[in-house]
Amino acid sequence: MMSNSFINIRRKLHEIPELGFEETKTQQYLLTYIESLPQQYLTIDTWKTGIFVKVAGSAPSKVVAYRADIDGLPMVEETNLSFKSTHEGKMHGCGHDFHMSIALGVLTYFAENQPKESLLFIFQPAEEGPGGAKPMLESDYLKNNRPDRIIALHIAPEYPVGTVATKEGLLFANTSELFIDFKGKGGHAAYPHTANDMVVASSHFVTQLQSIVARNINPLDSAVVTIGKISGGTKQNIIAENARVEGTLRTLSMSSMHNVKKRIASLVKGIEEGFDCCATIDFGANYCQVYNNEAITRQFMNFVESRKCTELIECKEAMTGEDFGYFLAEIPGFMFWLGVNSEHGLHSGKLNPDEEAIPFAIGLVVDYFKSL
Ligand SMILES: CC(=O)N[C@@H](CCC[C@H](N)C(=O)O)C(=O)O
Repeated sequence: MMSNSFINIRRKLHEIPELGFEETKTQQYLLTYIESLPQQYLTIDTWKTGIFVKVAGSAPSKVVAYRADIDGLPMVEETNLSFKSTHEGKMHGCGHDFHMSIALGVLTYFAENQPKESLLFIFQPAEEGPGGAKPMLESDYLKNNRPDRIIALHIAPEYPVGTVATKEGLLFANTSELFIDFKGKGGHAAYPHTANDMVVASSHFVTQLQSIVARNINPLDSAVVTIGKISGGTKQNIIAENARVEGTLRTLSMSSMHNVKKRIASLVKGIEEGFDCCATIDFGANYCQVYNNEAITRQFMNFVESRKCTELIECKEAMTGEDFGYFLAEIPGFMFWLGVNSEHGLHSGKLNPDEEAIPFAIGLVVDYFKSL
């Protein structure tokens, strides 16, 4: 198994990012590679744009699953890499190209060297939205082939290559998307008294929103409300009839998530009243927290600590979200951060992870599976 080949695979995948449930080229690329492996122990199935690959163990006492997400983000790549995205306005800006190539590396090893335990590789679509984990869990395949354990990793730009960061219990937050459409009455810029300006209404709303975390959430129970996109109007001298606000909510507890949503509904009502307009709220895709099984995570952390040239960081929980939380709510396991040492972070157009993390992670996961 040549470590360079998985770096090359990552580069190929990096060139063709696709959005959630549109990952047809990615699925085909993955399938072509998987079908080129020795097939003796493998069973391959597809689900929408995702893939399941079962590796039959030699003396299995359980099935251990490894999940890699496969979708990209709707963002412009700003690197000068020779293998930068060829899909305009789309980028693997969250490292799923790394996640896939590492999964293929581990799968390749076990296709060539039969594992003791049976393994299930899950290539999951739509992690960035609208969420592939939940419907995948409800698929006939996973209803009939429930793994006993499940693990996954996520790249971490802030940590050096050779480090693994995780913790027992809560690792990632609960999330909810947020989309609000404001509708009023447009008009001529010079006659504001004849119109209801949705640029002004939505701007007031975004400002008021900031009071939720500051004034309605217990400071010891973290929450985040981020508006990532705001759009509205048609021209600089036309009063806007429509405006749309798009964001995401993050909380460590579900009670805070309910509280944040309730406060948003009240503030929107106030805007409707105050600006004589109509608004609709859509909370989009909601992900449950990533909660690592304590005993299995501790065992993995001990394994990492015992491994040469690998540093374990016991990290704090993060306000990132991951629909892998749905898998962990039903199947015991854990997620961990993999250090990739990038100056620019996740969801940055300049994200440039160190590819040396790929062979490192393949070796780490192979050794961990062999230790089970
Ligand atoms: C690890 C990571 O960056 N995950 C994403 C998950 C997105 C969840 C959902 N689409 C949302 O925007 O709320 C993240 O943004 O944390």
